[in-house]
Amino acid sequence: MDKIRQTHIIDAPKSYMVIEEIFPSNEEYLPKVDKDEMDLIKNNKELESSYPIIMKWLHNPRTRNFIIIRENNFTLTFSCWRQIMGLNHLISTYFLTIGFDDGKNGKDEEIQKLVAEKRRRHYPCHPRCLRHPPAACVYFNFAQQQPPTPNLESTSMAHSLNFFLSTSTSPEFTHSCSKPMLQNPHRFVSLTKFSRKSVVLVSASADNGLGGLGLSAVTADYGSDNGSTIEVDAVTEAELKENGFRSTRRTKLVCTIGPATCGFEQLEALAVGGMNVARINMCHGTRDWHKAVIQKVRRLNEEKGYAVAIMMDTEGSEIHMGDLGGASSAKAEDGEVWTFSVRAYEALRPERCITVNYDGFAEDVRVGDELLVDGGMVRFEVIEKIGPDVKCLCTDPGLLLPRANLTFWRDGSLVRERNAMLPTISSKDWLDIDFGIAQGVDFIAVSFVKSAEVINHLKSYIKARSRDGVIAVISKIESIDSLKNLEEIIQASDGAMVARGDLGAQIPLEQVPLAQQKIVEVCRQLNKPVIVASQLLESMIEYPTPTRAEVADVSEAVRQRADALMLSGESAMGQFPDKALTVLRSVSLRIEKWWREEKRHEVMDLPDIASSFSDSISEEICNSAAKMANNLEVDALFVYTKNGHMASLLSRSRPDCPIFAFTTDTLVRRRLNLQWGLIPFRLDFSDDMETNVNKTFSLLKARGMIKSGDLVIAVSDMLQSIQVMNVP
Ligand SMILES: Nc1ncnc2c1ncn2[C@@H]1O[C@H](COP(=O)(O)OP(=O)(O)O)[C@@H](O)[C@H]1O
Ligand SMILES: C=C(OP(=O)(O)O)C(=O)O
Repeated sequence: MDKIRQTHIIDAPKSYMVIEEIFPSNEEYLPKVDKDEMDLIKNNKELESSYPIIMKWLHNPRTRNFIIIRENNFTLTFSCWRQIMGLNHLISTYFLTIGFDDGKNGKDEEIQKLVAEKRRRHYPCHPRCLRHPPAACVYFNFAQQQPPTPNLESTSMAHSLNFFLSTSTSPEFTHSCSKPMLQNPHRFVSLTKFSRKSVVLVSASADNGLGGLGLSAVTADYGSDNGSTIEVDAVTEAELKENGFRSTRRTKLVCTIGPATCGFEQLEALAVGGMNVARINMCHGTRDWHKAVIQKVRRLNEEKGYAVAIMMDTEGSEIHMGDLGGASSAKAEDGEVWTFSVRAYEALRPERCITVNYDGFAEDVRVGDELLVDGGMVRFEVIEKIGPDVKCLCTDPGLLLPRANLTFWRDGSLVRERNAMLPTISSKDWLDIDFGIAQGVDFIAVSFVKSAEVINHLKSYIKARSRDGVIAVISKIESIDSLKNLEEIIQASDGAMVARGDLGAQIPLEQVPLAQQKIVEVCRQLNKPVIVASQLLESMIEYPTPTRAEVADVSEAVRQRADALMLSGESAMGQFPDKALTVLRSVSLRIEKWWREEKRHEVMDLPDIASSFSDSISEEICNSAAKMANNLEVDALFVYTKNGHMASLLSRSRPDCPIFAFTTDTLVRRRLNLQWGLIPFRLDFSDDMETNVNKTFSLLKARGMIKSGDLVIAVSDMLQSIQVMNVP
């Protein structure tokens, strides 16, 4: 398959610019620039008149690079790696910097110094560049009039990162932190006028020691499918075909599987309705029951092409009631006396008697304490203790559900005595975790996490035992302790759940929304997926339509841009699981659409989270790719990801367009299914991005999921590259 490459300049600014080119010492990479040409450029007032010369340089067959310059206040700084398409001898470290200079304040020299400093600081670290240190620096000054002047910090930042893309709107424009330009949407605006017809490839690399960003124009004959396949679920495929990229839902949906939904057809109905993750709660049912559900979900995935992930939720050390002898609920009336007992009843339990799973219960409570079922759905007052039995008077009547959560309160405060010392992961939980590992579940959600320590411990346990060590650990934030240690817990985990049910039993209800907001924010900042759970559509357990307040609650979670929403009883034992899922789906779609139509942009500052230079480059690439996607109004972001990291970084930026995440690994595909905006595909691909992109285009086109003219940006974690292109 022969690729035709062209190099061209897309747009002509009326601009006065400094173009700075630095080449490796290897002469063969230097375009031939003679003095006359240089003089001609320097003397030209309008950059357009210099284009023929720039074009000539860029037509150097070894260069094939491409400059986009827009508006007279647009600064674009980047490094072009000549071999951007996957060849590993990336010694062609030609890079090009375009910056501004007002031509009169003597910045030239200072910039030259910074360039030299950069070389000194960065190139020696690059094994390949050690062999080919850049030696030549050609500096052209187009600036003779009054363009904006970037300060030297920004220039220096650009140089040190090899990655810099901005528009400057103000002559006073100053920067002191490391990468402000990419974070300010206003400075990026002029890129939105970027021609949609153009095809631009941008690539950067850090793993190979060549951190940088290059732009190159390519028109390509993408050829035909090489015979391999792409796996995506039928629902996404149909959505893409019928409604296009914009219609895909970004917020993911988790359904708790229970008696109402454990059959194959019921599970399939949920998958068709948009279930991304099936949650099994080890608090209920037997391991055999859960195993059967897991097997059905796996079958569904295999036979129907879904990527429904399995989340196993541990019971944890919460204090809860036992089941109700098979009854689905029991009504406690005002003034009735009920017995809460730690006895294990062999035979029939007496009437109005509830078992409690915590042995220390009768010792911990005192007469006068208040006993809350499910955070206050039903209230009792402790009136008498008789050995293992605690007699309680019902003060707030309501429905008792099997295994409902119990908390006890004294003088208005939650009692946290021996009950607070219970281990986060009980011995039963460890057995369940072994079961989960053996079954190859995708996520383990840990109940009542108190500290990061337990998560670290669990993660090493999983790593040592699971075949591929990739079960993601989700911390349920549902206690005062978990709120206290929120950041360290989330940092240690692979994601979090705002478990509002139990959380609302530990903190005043009016604080739950704020806690939710905070947890969602922290997760986003630390790049961990977050699930908002419990009582989203509680009334739909019994009724076919939600309350207005429930719809508003769902909307709020979508507006907060949580990764996922979760159904509990609504799907586990409710009468309308499919309808509840439909409500989540349609509210999510509507709010997401509103967000885009209103052109709302995040105000959230996303802090640097990378722990290495290579990770920083990935982060920069993803942040910029997402911004570019918004500004260029592209149709989709494509990410080629082996372990999912770059896909999640893109998701973290919550771009306007959907993110197609291509991965070779089925497990990664399922795991990505929990994250906001990601549409995970399984696809075999190589390290050669050009081949990957071509292959994806032809496969997706053949399936009718994309069409000629769609504009996409592709990034990759193998080469840490970005490409912007129209589907041919
Ligand atoms: N595997 C199961 N078997 C029976 N009932 C279940 C199962 N999973 C969930 N349920 C029912 O659905 C309700 C809501 O599920 P969930 O939110 O996971 O539980 P809980 O809030 O009780 O911890 C449960 O209280 C229980 O009645
Ligand atoms: C999701 C929750 O946990 P569980 O269903 O295990 O009580 C919750 O408490 O909100």
